[in-house]
Amino acid sequence: MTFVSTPDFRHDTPECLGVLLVNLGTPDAPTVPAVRRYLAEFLADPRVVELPRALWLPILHAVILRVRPARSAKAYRAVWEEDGSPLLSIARRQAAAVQTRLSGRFAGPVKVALGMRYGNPSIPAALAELRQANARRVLVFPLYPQYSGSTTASVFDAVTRELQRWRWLPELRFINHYHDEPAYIDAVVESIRNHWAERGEPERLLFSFHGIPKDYFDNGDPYFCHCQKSARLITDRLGLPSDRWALTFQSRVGFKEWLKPYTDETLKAWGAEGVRSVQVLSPGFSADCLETIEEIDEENRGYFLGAGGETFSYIHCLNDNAAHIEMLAGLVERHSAGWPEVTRGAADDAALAERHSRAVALGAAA
Ligand SMILES: C=CC1=C(C)c2cc3[nH]c(cc4nc(cc5[nH]c(cc1n2)c(C)c5CCC(=O)O)C(CCC(=O)O)=C4C)c(C)c3C=C
Ligand SMILES: [Fe+2]
Ligand SMILES: [Fe+2]
Repeated sequence: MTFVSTPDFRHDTPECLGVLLVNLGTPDAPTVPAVRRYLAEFLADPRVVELPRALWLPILHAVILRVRPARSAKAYRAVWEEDGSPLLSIARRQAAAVQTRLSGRFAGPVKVALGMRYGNPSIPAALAELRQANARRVLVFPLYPQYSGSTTASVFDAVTRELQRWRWLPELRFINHYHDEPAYIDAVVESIRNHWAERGEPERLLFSFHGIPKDYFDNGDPYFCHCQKSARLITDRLGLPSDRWALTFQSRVGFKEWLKPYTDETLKAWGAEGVRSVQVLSPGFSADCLETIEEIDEENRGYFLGAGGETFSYIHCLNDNAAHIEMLAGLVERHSAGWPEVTRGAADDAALAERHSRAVALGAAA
Protein backbone atom coordinates (compact mmCIF):
# COMPACT_ATOMS: atom_id res chain seq x y z
CA MET A 1 0.00 0.00 0.00
CA THR A 2 1.34 3.43 -0.90
CA PHE A 3 -0.35 6.30 0.79
CA VAL A 4 -1.12 9.57 -0.92
CA SER A 5 1.48 12.04 0.22
CA THR A 6 0.17 15.12 1.88
CA PRO A 7 2.00 18.42 1.58
CA ASP A 8 4.24 19.13 4.56
CA PHE A 9 2.76 21.47 7.08
CA ARG A 10 3.61 24.90 5.83
CA HIS A 11 3.98 27.13 8.87
CA ASP A 12 3.79 30.25 6.73
CA THR A 13 0.56 29.18 5.03
CA PRO A 14 -2.58 29.41 7.10
CA GLU A 15 -4.53 26.23 7.66
CA CYS A 16 -7.67 26.32 5.63
CA LEU A 17 -11.21 25.17 6.36
CA GLY A 18 -12.26 22.82 3.55
CA VAL A 19 -15.92 22.45 2.63
CA LEU A 20 -16.78 19.46 0.47
CA LEU A 21 -20.19 19.89 -1.17
CA VAL A 22 -21.45 16.60 -2.58
CA ASN A 23 -24.38 15.75 -4.81
CA LEU A 24 -25.34 12.55 -6.56
CA GLY A 25 -23.66 13.02 -9.93
CA THR A 26 -24.66 12.67 -13.51
CA PRO A 27 -23.27 11.17 -16.73
CA ASP A 28 -20.44 13.02 -18.55
CA ALA A 29 -22.54 13.11 -21.73
CA PRO A 30 -26.08 12.15 -22.77
CA THR A 31 -24.78 9.21 -24.77
CA VAL A 32 -25.35 5.49 -24.27
CA PRO A 33 -21.71 4.68 -23.34
CA ALA A 34 -21.43 7.61 -20.89
CA VAL A 35 -24.77 6.77 -19.27
CA ARG A 36 -23.74 3.10 -19.05
CA ARG A 37 -20.50 4.09 -17.25
CA TYR A 38 -22.43 6.26 -14.82
CA LEU A 39 -25.14 3.69 -14.11
CA ALA A 40 -22.52 0.95 -13.70
CA GLU A 41 -20.90 2.91 -10.87
CA PHE A 42 -24.21 4.09 -9.35
CA LEU A 43 -26.08 0.80 -9.39
CA ALA A 44 -23.11 -1.25 -8.17
CA ASP A 45 -23.14 0.76 -4.91
CA PRO A 46 -24.37 -1.62 -2.18
CA ARG A 47 -26.03 1.35 -0.43
CA VAL A 48 -28.22 1.88 -3.50
CA VAL A 49 -29.12 -1.69 -4.39
CA GLU A 50 -29.12 -3.79 -1.23
CA LEU A 51 -28.93 -7.22 -2.82
CA PRO A 52 -26.20 -9.83 -2.34
CA ARG A 53 -23.38 -8.85 -4.75
CA ALA A 54 -23.07 -12.37 -6.17
CA LEU A 55 -26.72 -12.21 -7.21
CA TRP A 56 -26.99 -8.55 -8.26
CA LEU A 57 -23.77 -7.83 -10.18
CA PRO A 58 -24.39 -10.50 -12.87
CA ILE A 59 -27.97 -9.19 -13.35
CA LEU A 60 -26.70 -5.60 -13.47
CA HIS A 61 -24.12 -6.36 -16.16
CA ALA A 62 -26.03 -8.95 -18.18
CA VAL A 63 -29.45 -7.27 -18.17
CA ILE A 64 -29.77 -3.75 -16.70
CA LEU A 65 -26.68 -2.19 -18.29
CA ARG A 66 -27.67 -3.56 -21.69
CA VAL A 67 -31.20 -2.16 -21.60
CA ARG A 68 -31.43 0.89 -19.36
CA PRO A 69 -28.64 3.13 -20.76
CA ALA A 70 -30.44 3.62 -24.09
CA ARG A 71 -33.66 4.64 -22.35
CA SER A 72 -31.91 6.88 -19.81
CA ALA A 73 -29.68 8.50 -22.46
CA LYS A 74 -32.81 9.53 -24.37
CA ALA A 75 -34.19 11.17 -21.23
CA TYR A 76 -30.83 12.89 -20.55
CA ARG A 77 -30.75 14.26 -24.10
CA ALA A 78 -34.09 15.93 -23.41
CA VAL A 79 -32.69 17.91 -20.44
CA TRP A 80 -29.08 18.46 -21.57
CA GLU A 81 -28.09 22.12 -21.83
CA GLU A 82 -25.27 24.02 -23.48
CA ASP A 83 -23.18 23.79 -20.32
CA GLY A 84 -24.02 20.12 -19.76
CA SER A 85 -26.20 18.29 -17.27
CA PRO A 86 -28.40 20.65 -15.23
CA LEU A 87 -27.49 18.89 -11.96
CA LEU A 88 -23.78 19.57 -12.51
CA SER A 89 -24.05 23.12 -13.83
CA ILE A 90 -26.32 24.10 -10.94
CA ALA A 91 -24.00 22.39 -8.43
CA ARG A 92 -21.05 24.37 -9.82
CA ARG A 93 -22.98 27.61 -9.43
CA GLN A 94 -23.95 26.63 -5.88
CA ALA A 95 -20.34 25.85 -4.94
CA ALA A 96 -19.07 29.17 -6.36
CA ALA A 97 -21.83 31.10 -4.60
CA VAL A 98 -21.25 29.38 -1.23
CA GLN A 99 -17.51 30.14 -1.60
CA THR A 100 -18.28 33.84 -2.13
CA ARG A 101 -20.85 33.91 0.66
CA LEU A 102 -18.39 32.39 3.17
CA SER A 103 -15.48 34.69 2.47
CA GLY A 104 -14.67 36.82 5.47
CA ARG A 105 -16.94 34.84 7.79
CA PHE A 106 -14.12 32.79 9.34
CA ALA A 107 -10.86 33.58 11.02
CA GLY A 108 -8.82 31.80 8.36
CA PRO A 109 -9.26 30.98 4.68
CA VAL A 110 -12.07 28.74 3.43
CA LYS A 111 -12.02 26.58 0.33
CA VAL A 112 -15.21 25.08 -1.12
CA ALA A 113 -14.84 22.06 -3.43
CA LEU A 114 -17.52 20.16 -5.33
CA GLY A 115 -17.53 16.38 -5.57
CA MET A 116 -20.06 14.08 -7.16
CA ARG A 117 -20.77 10.70 -5.57
CA TYR A 118 -20.86 9.05 -9.01
CA GLY A 119 -19.04 10.35 -12.07
CA ASN A 120 -17.23 13.71 -12.23
CA PRO A 121 -15.87 15.77 -10.59
CA SER A 122 -15.19 12.83 -8.31
CA ILE A 123 -14.96 12.91 -4.52
CA PRO A 124 -11.24 11.92 -4.63
CA ALA A 125 -10.58 14.85 -7.01
CA ALA A 126 -12.47 17.27 -4.75
CA LEU A 127 -10.60 16.03 -1.67
CA ALA A 128 -7.31 16.49 -3.56
CA GLU A 129 -8.28 20.11 -4.25
CA LEU A 130 -8.86 20.64 -0.54
CA ARG A 131 -5.52 19.00 0.29
CA GLN A 132 -3.72 21.35 -2.13
CA ALA A 133 -5.39 24.26 -0.34
CA ASN A 134 -3.92 23.08 2.99
CA ALA A 135 -7.37 22.23 4.37
CA ARG A 136 -6.52 20.59 7.66
CA ARG A 137 -10.19 20.60 8.65
CA VAL A 138 -12.83 19.31 6.28
CA LEU A 139 -16.59 19.63 6.60
CA VAL A 140 -18.40 17.14 4.35
CA PHE A 141 -21.76 18.49 3.26
CA PRO A 142 -23.99 16.09 1.27
CA LEU A 143 -26.62 18.22 -0.48
CA TYR A 144 -29.49 15.95 0.59
CA PRO A 145 -31.86 17.63 3.04
CA GLN A 146 -33.41 14.31 4.09
CA TYR A 147 -31.04 11.58 5.28
CA SER A 148 -31.09 8.24 3.51
CA GLY A 149 -28.61 5.39 3.70
CA SER A 150 -28.77 5.22 -0.10
CA THR A 151 -27.54 8.80 -0.54
CA THR A 152 -26.06 10.43 2.59
CA ALA A 153 -24.36 7.31 3.98
CA SER A 154 -22.99 6.51 0.56
CA VAL A 155 -21.20 9.90 0.53
CA PHE A 156 -19.61 8.97 3.86
CA ASP A 157 -18.46 5.64 2.36
CA ALA A 158 -16.83 7.35 -0.62
CA VAL A 159 -15.10 10.03 1.47
CA THR A 160 -13.74 7.60 4.03
CA ARG A 161 -12.70 5.12 1.33
CA GLU A 162 -10.58 7.82 -0.29
CA LEU A 163 -9.15 8.98 3.05
CA GLN A 164 -8.01 5.43 3.81
CA ARG A 165 -5.34 6.11 1.17
CA TRP A 166 -4.08 9.32 2.77
CA ARG A 167 -1.02 9.45 4.99
CA TRP A 168 -2.03 12.58 6.92
CA LEU A 169 -5.75 12.82 7.57
CA PRO A 170 -7.53 16.13 8.02
CA GLU A 171 -9.96 16.59 10.90
CA LEU A 172 -13.37 15.66 9.65
CA ARG A 173 -17.00 16.62 10.25
CA PHE A 174 -20.04 15.41 8.39
CA ILE A 175 -23.48 17.03 8.01
CA ASN A 176 -26.08 14.30 8.41
CA HIS A 177 -29.28 16.05 7.23
CA TYR A 178 -31.07 19.40 7.27
CA HIS A 179 -34.68 18.38 6.62
CA ASP A 180 -36.05 20.42 9.55
CA GLU A 181 -33.56 23.27 9.49
CA PRO A 182 -35.57 26.51 9.87
CA ALA A 183 -33.60 28.28 7.12
CA TYR A 184 -34.25 25.38 4.71
CA ILE A 185 -37.99 25.42 5.51
CA ASP A 186 -38.02 29.23 5.09
CA ALA A 187 -36.26 29.00 1.71
CA VAL A 188 -38.76 26.45 0.39
CA VAL A 189 -41.73 28.43 1.76
CA GLU A 190 -40.38 31.57 0.07
CA SER A 191 -40.00 29.74 -3.25
CA ILE A 192 -43.62 28.54 -3.06
CA ARG A 193 -44.91 32.01 -2.18
CA ASN A 194 -42.94 33.51 -5.08
CA HIS A 195 -44.50 30.96 -7.42
CA TRP A 196 -47.97 31.76 -6.06
CA ALA A 197 -47.38 35.48 -6.55
CA GLU A 198 -46.88 34.78 -10.27
CA ARG A 199 -49.29 31.93 -10.91
CA GLY A 200 -51.81 32.00 -8.08
CA GLU A 201 -52.53 29.19 -5.64
CA PRO A 202 -53.35 25.74 -7.01
CA GLU A 203 -56.24 23.57 -5.92
CA ARG A 204 -53.65 21.03 -4.72
CA LEU A 205 -49.95 21.24 -3.92
CA LEU A 206 -47.96 18.02 -4.36
CA PHE A 207 -44.64 17.33 -2.63
CA SER A 208 -42.88 14.70 -4.72
CA PHE A 209 -39.78 13.13 -3.16
CA HIS A 210 -37.46 10.60 -4.76
CA GLY A 211 -38.49 7.15 -3.50
CA ILE A 212 -36.50 4.32 -1.95
CA PRO A 213 -37.45 0.64 -1.68
CA LYS A 214 -39.93 0.13 1.16
CA ASP A 215 -37.78 -2.49 2.89
CA TYR A 216 -35.02 0.12 3.47
CA PHE A 217 -37.59 2.06 5.51
CA ASP A 218 -38.80 -1.13 7.28
CA ASN A 219 -35.17 -1.73 8.25
CA GLY A 220 -34.75 1.69 9.85
CA ASP A 221 -33.89 4.25 7.16
CA PRO A 222 -35.27 7.59 8.49
CA TYR A 223 -35.81 9.02 4.98
CA PHE A 224 -39.61 8.56 4.92
CA CYS A 225 -40.00 10.34 8.27
CA HIS A 226 -37.64 13.16 7.25
CA CYS A 227 -39.71 13.76 4.09
CA GLN A 228 -42.94 13.82 6.09
CA LYS A 229 -41.50 16.27 8.59
CA SER A 230 -40.16 18.65 5.93
CA ALA A 231 -43.56 18.72 4.20
CA ARG A 232 -45.44 19.21 7.47
CA LEU A 233 -43.20 22.13 8.52
CA ILE A 234 -43.56 23.76 5.10
CA THR A 235 -47.35 23.40 4.92
CA ASP A 236 -47.73 24.59 8.55
CA ARG A 237 -45.84 27.74 7.61
CA LEU A 238 -48.05 28.20 4.54
CA GLY A 239 -51.18 27.56 6.63
CA LEU A 240 -52.26 25.03 4.02
CA PRO A 241 -55.04 22.65 5.20
CA SER A 242 -54.38 18.91 4.79
CA ASP A 243 -56.93 18.47 1.99
CA ARG A 244 -54.96 20.91 -0.20
CA TRP A 245 -51.65 19.05 -0.28
CA ALA A 246 -50.14 15.56 -0.42
CA LEU A 247 -46.74 13.89 -0.30
CA THR A 248 -45.78 11.23 -2.83
CA PHE A 249 -42.67 9.36 -4.02
CA GLN A 250 -41.33 9.28 -7.56
CA SER A 251 -38.56 7.62 -9.62
CA ARG A 252 -39.06 4.00 -8.62
CA VAL A 253 -36.85 1.51 -10.40
CA GLY A 254 -37.33 -2.27 -10.65
CA PHE A 255 -40.06 -4.55 -9.38
CA LYS A 256 -39.85 -4.16 -5.62
CA GLU A 257 -42.38 -2.16 -3.65
CA TRP A 258 -41.11 1.39 -3.04
CA LEU A 259 -42.36 4.05 -0.63
CA LYS A 260 -45.96 4.99 -1.39
CA PRO A 261 -48.08 6.71 -2.53
CA TYR A 262 -46.50 6.98 -5.97
CA THR A 263 -46.38 10.38 -7.71
CA ASP A 264 -47.56 9.12 -11.12
CA GLU A 265 -50.55 7.19 -9.74
CA THR A 266 -51.59 10.12 -7.54
CA LEU A 267 -51.52 12.63 -10.40
CA LYS A 268 -53.48 10.30 -12.68
CA ALA A 269 -56.07 9.76 -9.93
CA TRP A 270 -56.37 13.51 -9.23
CA GLY A 271 -56.85 14.27 -12.91
CA ALA A 272 -59.56 11.62 -13.16
CA GLU A 273 -61.26 12.81 -9.95
CA GLY A 274 -61.73 16.29 -11.34
CA VAL A 275 -58.91 18.16 -9.59
CA ARG A 276 -58.29 21.02 -12.00
CA SER A 277 -55.03 22.65 -10.97
CA VAL A 278 -51.90 21.18 -9.44
CA GLN A 279 -48.48 22.54 -8.55
CA VAL A 280 -45.65 20.10 -7.86
CA LEU A 281 -42.38 20.68 -6.01
CA SER A 282 -39.51 18.35 -5.16
CA PRO A 283 -37.84 19.83 -2.08
CA GLY A 284 -35.74 16.69 -1.58
CA PHE A 285 -33.54 17.70 -4.51
CA SER A 286 -31.23 20.63 -3.87
CA ALA A 287 -30.87 21.12 -7.63
CA ASP A 288 -33.06 20.50 -10.64
CA CYS A 289 -32.03 17.38 -12.50
CA LEU A 290 -33.34 14.63 -14.73
CA GLU A 291 -35.80 13.58 -12.02
CA THR A 292 -37.47 16.98 -11.85
CA ILE A 293 -37.12 18.50 -15.33
CA GLU A 294 -37.97 15.38 -17.28
CA GLU A 295 -39.83 13.13 -14.86
CA ILE A 296 -41.97 15.75 -13.11
CA ASP A 297 -42.25 18.68 -15.48
CA GLU A 298 -42.63 16.50 -18.61
CA GLU A 299 -43.75 12.96 -17.83
CA ASN A 300 -45.95 13.57 -14.80
CA ARG A 301 -47.38 16.79 -16.25
CA GLY A 302 -48.56 14.55 -19.11
CA TYR A 303 -50.17 12.06 -16.72
CA PHE A 304 -52.17 14.75 -14.93
CA LEU A 305 -53.29 16.62 -18.03
CA GLY A 306 -53.95 13.33 -19.87
CA ALA A 307 -56.24 12.16 -17.06
CA GLY A 308 -58.36 15.33 -17.22
CA GLY A 309 -56.42 17.92 -15.20
CA GLU A 310 -56.40 21.48 -16.56
CA THR A 311 -53.34 23.31 -15.23
CA PHE A 312 -50.05 21.95 -14.02
CA SER A 313 -46.99 23.86 -12.92
CA TYR A 314 -43.70 22.80 -11.45
CA ILE A 315 -42.03 24.83 -8.69
CA HIS A 316 -38.27 24.71 -9.26
CA CYS A 317 -35.73 23.42 -6.76
CA LEU A 318 -33.87 25.97 -4.64
CA ASN A 319 -30.85 25.70 -6.99
CA ASP A 320 -28.62 28.77 -6.59
CA ASN A 321 -31.26 31.16 -5.30
CA ALA A 322 -30.05 33.59 -2.66
CA ALA A 323 -32.01 32.15 0.29
CA HIS A 324 -30.68 28.68 -0.50
CA ILE A 325 -27.06 29.81 -0.71
CA GLU A 326 -27.38 31.77 2.52
CA MET A 327 -28.89 28.69 4.20
CA LEU A 328 -26.03 26.47 3.00
CA ALA A 329 -23.43 29.02 4.12
CA GLY A 330 -25.17 29.33 7.49
CA LEU A 331 -25.08 25.56 7.97
CA VAL A 332 -21.37 25.49 7.15
CA GLU A 333 -20.80 28.18 9.73
CA ARG A 334 -22.79 26.35 12.41
CA HIS A 335 -21.27 22.96 11.79
CA SER A 336 -17.74 24.32 11.93
CA ALA A 337 -18.36 26.18 15.20
CA GLY A 338 -15.80 25.54 17.87
CA TRP A 339 -13.18 24.27 15.46
CA PRO A 340 -9.94 25.97 16.58
CA GLU A 341 -8.72 28.64 14.16
CA VAL A 342 -11.91 28.41 12.14
CA THR A 343 -14.58 30.26 14.08
CA ARG A 344 -14.47 34.00 13.70
CA GLY A 345 -14.16 36.31 16.64
CA ALA A 346 -11.76 38.96 17.89
CA ALA A 347 -10.18 36.56 20.39
CA ASP A 348 -9.76 33.89 17.72
CA ASP A 349 -8.21 36.39 15.32
CA ALA A 350 -5.70 37.59 17.91
CA ALA A 351 -4.82 34.03 18.95
CA LEU A 352 -4.38 33.04 15.31
CA ALA A 353 -2.09 35.97 14.53
CA GLU A 354 -0.04 35.20 17.63
CA ARG A 355 0.27 31.50 16.71
CA HIS A 356 1.34 32.32 13.19
CA SER A 357 4.00 34.80 14.16
CA ARG A 358 5.38 32.32 16.74
CA ALA A 359 5.36 29.52 14.15
CA VAL A 360 7.20 31.70 11.64
CA ALA A 361 9.74 32.73 14.32
CA LEU A 362 10.29 29.08 15.30
CA GLY A 363 10.69 28.16 11.63
CA ALA A 364 13.28 30.92 11.15
CA ALA A 365 15.20 29.84 14.28
CA ALA A 366 15.33 26.18 13.24
C1 LIG B 1 -32.15 1.80 -8.00
C2 LIG B 1 -32.20 2.44 -6.87
C3 LIG B 1 -32.18 3.88 -6.59
C4 LIG B 1 -32.30 4.43 -5.33
C5 LIG B 1 -32.47 3.67 -4.03
C6 LIG B 1 -32.23 5.84 -5.47
C7 LIG B 1 -32.31 6.77 -4.41
C8 LIG B 1 -32.19 8.14 -4.54
N1 LIG B 1 -31.79 8.87 -5.64
C9 LIG B 1 -31.80 10.21 -5.36
C10 LIG B 1 -31.48 11.27 -6.22
C11 LIG B 1 -31.31 11.17 -7.61
N2 LIG B 1 -31.46 10.03 -8.36
C12 LIG B 1 -31.24 10.33 -9.69
C13 LIG B 1 -31.28 9.44 -10.76
C14 LIG B 1 -31.40 8.06 -10.65
N3 LIG B 1 -31.74 7.33 -9.54
C15 LIG B 1 -31.70 5.98 -9.82
C16 LIG B 1 -31.91 4.90 -8.93
C17 LIG B 1 -32.05 5.00 -7.53
N4 LIG B 1 -32.08 6.14 -6.79
C18 LIG B 1 -31.34 5.86 -11.22
C19 LIG B 1 -31.19 4.56 -11.98
C20 LIG B 1 -31.15 7.15 -11.73
C21 LIG B 1 -30.60 7.53 -13.12
C22 LIG B 1 -31.55 7.97 -14.09
C23 LIG B 1 -32.33 6.84 -14.69
O1 LIG B 1 -31.72 5.97 -15.30
O2 LIG B 1 -33.55 6.88 -14.49
C24 LIG B 1 -30.92 11.74 -9.79
C25 LIG B 1 -30.71 12.54 -11.08
C26 LIG B 1 -29.31 12.53 -11.62
C27 LIG B 1 -29.15 13.40 -12.82
O3 LIG B 1 -28.20 13.13 -13.56
O4 LIG B 1 -29.88 14.36 -13.09
C28 LIG B 1 -30.96 12.26 -8.49
C29 LIG B 1 -30.66 13.67 -8.06
C30 LIG B 1 -32.22 10.35 -4.00
C31 LIG B 1 -32.36 11.68 -3.29
C32 LIG B 1 -32.46 9.07 -3.50
C33 LIG B 1 -32.89 8.61 -2.15
C34 LIG B 1 -33.41 9.33 -1.24
FE1 LIG C 1 -32.08 8.12 -7.64
FE1 LIG D 1 -36.38 9.11 -13.18
